[in-house]
Amino acid sequence: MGLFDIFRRRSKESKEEKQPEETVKSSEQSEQETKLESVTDAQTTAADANETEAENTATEATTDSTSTDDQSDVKENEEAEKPVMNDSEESDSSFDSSEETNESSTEESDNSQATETVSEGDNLEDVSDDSAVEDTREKTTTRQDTQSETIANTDSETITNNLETETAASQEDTNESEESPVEEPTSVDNQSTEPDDTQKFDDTKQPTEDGATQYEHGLAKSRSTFGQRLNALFANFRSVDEEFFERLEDMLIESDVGFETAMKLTDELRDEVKLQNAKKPKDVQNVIVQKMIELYDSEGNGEDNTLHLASSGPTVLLFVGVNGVGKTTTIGKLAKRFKDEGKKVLLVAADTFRAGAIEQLNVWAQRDGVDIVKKEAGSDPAASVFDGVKKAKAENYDILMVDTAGRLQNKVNLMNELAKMKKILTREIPDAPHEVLLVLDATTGQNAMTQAKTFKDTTDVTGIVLTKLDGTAKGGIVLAIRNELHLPVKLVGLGEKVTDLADFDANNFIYGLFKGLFKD
Ligand SMILES: Nc1nc2c(ncn2[C@@H]2O[C@H](COP(=O)(O)OP(=O)(O)OP(=O)(O)O)[C@@H](O)[C@H]2O)c(=O)[nH]1
Repeated sequence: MGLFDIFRRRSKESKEEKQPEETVKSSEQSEQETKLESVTDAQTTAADANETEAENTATEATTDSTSTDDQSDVKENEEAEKPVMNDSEESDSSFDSSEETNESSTEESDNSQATETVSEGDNLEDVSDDSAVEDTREKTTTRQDTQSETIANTDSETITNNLETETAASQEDTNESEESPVEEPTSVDNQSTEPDDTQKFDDTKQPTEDGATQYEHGLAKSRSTFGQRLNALFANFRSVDEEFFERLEDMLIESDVGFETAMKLTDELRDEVKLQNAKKPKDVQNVIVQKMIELYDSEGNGEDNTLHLASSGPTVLLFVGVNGVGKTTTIGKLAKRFKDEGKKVLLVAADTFRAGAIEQLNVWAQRDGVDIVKKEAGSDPAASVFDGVKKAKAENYDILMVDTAGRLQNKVNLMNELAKMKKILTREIPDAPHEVLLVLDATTGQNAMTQAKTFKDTTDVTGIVLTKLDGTAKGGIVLAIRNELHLPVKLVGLGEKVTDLADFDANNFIYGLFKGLFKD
């Protein structure tokens, strides 16, 4: 049975079972129906403009929210459900607006925070628009060349040389340099004690939704926007002509399915509409929904969306991604899930570039009641990883999750840093890390795609965590990730609460995205 058949069966079942409730719940659908009848050309144009504006504002707000105090105001009401590190975000933003120079990067192996000096513009994390990304990438490329040269000429203590010139003969030296951090003061907090009451989750507020309902809620914004756009489209066009398909193509691109997918889908729809001789808006709409579902189905064929866990010993999950995308929150949510499954969980705060990041992970560890390995800000992240993996092995942890820094100051540094962490992990646990999960913020659309390409070039990403799907109208980004990146989406963030993280499930995703849009 294909995804489309499953979708139809589910839609029917849900209608039959929950008829009264559905009537109340799907106000958005009736709103869409009303729009279908009443939207005039002018209204549609205005609605589109408002919508775009609202989306832009939302995207901007999301981008800004990770580094401004406004975030704390917006989220005050959610204190009981998730940790918010307002104080630290402030310090983060001031730090992130600056960058390390090439000189400082070559001195990283000294683990000396004090050697870092700053200059503008060579990281991607503060990028909030495509042009900025392009600009930054250009700079990054230039810097990368310079960086490679500089690093190549630096003494044997540099990270690059450690990684590239390491031979069996120098293994001992390298071990020494990597193990030396152990002597640094390390705080390994066993959080067996209960965290204070103010930091406890309010479990009564956690939803008891099954997977489908969770997706249905999380994707409400994407669904309703797509539905509204479809309705507006049908209100504007009395006949299904070439202009209709062009507008449909624009609409799909606006939904972030990716340019190629939008073209492909529209081409297929042209043929299908002819084939089925669909003329009435209702029939055409069904063909559109059906085609989209089929596309999700076929693109996902053979995709391994599962999280790979070690068959024995600790499973190591490494989280990468730029600042503010939701790495720490995802780790916090996942830690709770693993803990509830009876697993022994250890977190490693390897984002040592800012104190706020360490503290934020610490708060999650306390709330989840799991352990954490953390060092002071500015220390070598690899040292925290080393302590973490040693501890995980020695004390039989099931899961080790590593929160890395989101700084993408330049590819060489990032690559070296991640490579160093991976080498330390592999030395202790040969098949670690079991997953390198790239966290992407769905609300940033094409920026997320750009970041993904950079990370993919830099390290062996094994899967994507797509966060903040609840905050975007562009759920189509899942298709773009599949088509353009060929990476499986493994987890999705559907809200800010601890339970708002789901394994990616194509059935549930499609149901959440298109429910109510198929007309009987
Ligand atoms: N609505 C929504 N918000 C989310 C989701 N995941 C994370 N967030 C929010 O996104 C913001 C940033 O999340 P963080 O976990 O701090 O992001 P990060 O990647 O660790 O950022 P740094 O620590 O700065 O590197 C926080 O306010 C989170 O509550 C999600 O799935 N939905």
